[in-house]
Amino acid sequence: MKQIEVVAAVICHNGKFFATQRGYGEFKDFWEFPGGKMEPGETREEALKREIREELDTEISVDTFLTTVEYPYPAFHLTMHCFFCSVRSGHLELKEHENAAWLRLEELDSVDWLPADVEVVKTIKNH
Ligand SMILES: Nc1nc2c([nH]c(=O)n2[C@H]2C[C@H](O)[C@@H](COP(=O)(O)OP(=O)(O)OP(=O)(O)O)O2)c(=O)[nH]1
Repeated sequence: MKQIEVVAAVICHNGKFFATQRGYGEFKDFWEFPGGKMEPGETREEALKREIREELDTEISVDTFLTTVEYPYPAFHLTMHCFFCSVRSGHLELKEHENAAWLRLEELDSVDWLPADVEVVKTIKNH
């Protein structure tokens, strides 16, 4: 089974969490935390900063580790490392996603998350 290792940013500000909606591909229209696949030789933090720069034209600080989720999709096994992050500079411009929202804790269940993210959302709520 193919394995992929992904990093994801749970960007927080004033009690809200930044969620993005996929604009293309197999999981189009599902919501996720921005991020992507790690490249060889990168640390998790480097990969996350690079992905957020590419996807949102924004510099983040990677603040604390939240959780690692393991999820068996039919076509691959996902390992996803999630971190609480904050914006250092930039305006979270959507370069690849079709939509985004700042969600309060009690609004986190209002969007259709990718299957692996349901576990991440539970962890945020219990944090
Ligand atoms: N970024 C991100 N990916 C997620 C989340 N939940 C989840 O199941 N995934 C899955 C969807 C994708 O199969 C994979 C991430 O790949 P990606 O397509 O975002 O990564 P990438 O930008 O490096 O890839 P690519 O399109 O250049 O191939 O992880 C999530 O919250 N954030």
